[in-house]
Amino acid sequence: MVDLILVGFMGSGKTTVGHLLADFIHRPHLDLDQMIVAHSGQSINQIFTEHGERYFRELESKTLASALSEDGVLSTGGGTPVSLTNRQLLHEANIPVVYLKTSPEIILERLQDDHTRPLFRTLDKNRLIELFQERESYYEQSADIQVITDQKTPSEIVHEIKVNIRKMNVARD
Ligand SMILES: Nc1ncnc2c1ncn2[C@@H]1O[C@H](COP(=O)(O)OP(=O)(O)O)[C@@H](O)[C@H]1O
Ligand SMILES: O=C(O)C1=C[C@@H](OP(=O)(O)O)[C@@H](O)[C@H](O)C1
Ligand SMILES: [Mg+2]
Repeated sequence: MVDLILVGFMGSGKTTVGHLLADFIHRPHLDLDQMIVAHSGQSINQIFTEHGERYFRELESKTLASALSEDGVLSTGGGTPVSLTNRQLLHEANIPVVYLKTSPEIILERLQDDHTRPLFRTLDKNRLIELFQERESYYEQSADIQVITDQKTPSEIVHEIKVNIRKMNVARD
């Protein structure tokens, strides 16, 4: 079963932190985008260009449903919790969900030279802030824990997640 799920906006560090955390706790790392690429044989850019965003979202939902029964730490894509179906899947899985919260200014810095995120390339700063605000409540609704990532290294974030999960488990006992 999946141990932990990471959600957050593009560039919040879900892939980076998920990989590091999985290594740290000796579990596999599952990255939804990487699973979609592996299954489809196409890059995220190719899927968006050749089939459109709606088709990508269908693949994303199907891949999420199957990923939840695999073992490891699951990094979602930035758009995953936007769909109600996906939020229900996350909720019903009953697995701790961590929201990596990153401010739009930092996201712009981190992704300024990135060309692998088709949606990001279409956004100017104002539209990025709007999309961030549109999506923020979905991340918040889906998550049990929030970790602010601005000015923190991936290792510091992994440490903070571990401390929070431990507190959550103590509170449950
Ligand atoms: N805490 C961090 N501090 C600085 N750079 C980071 C941090 N987390 C991720 N990055 C960088 O930001 C970019 C996007 O990270 P990534 O893990 O792919 O984000 P996501 O999967 O949430 O879109 C990468 O270049 C990564 O190295
Ligand atoms: O926010 C989004 O809608 C998307 C985020 C991407 O994942 P990351 O959040 O890992 O960049 C990827 O799923 C796709 O480009 C769409
Ligand atoms: Mg990612």
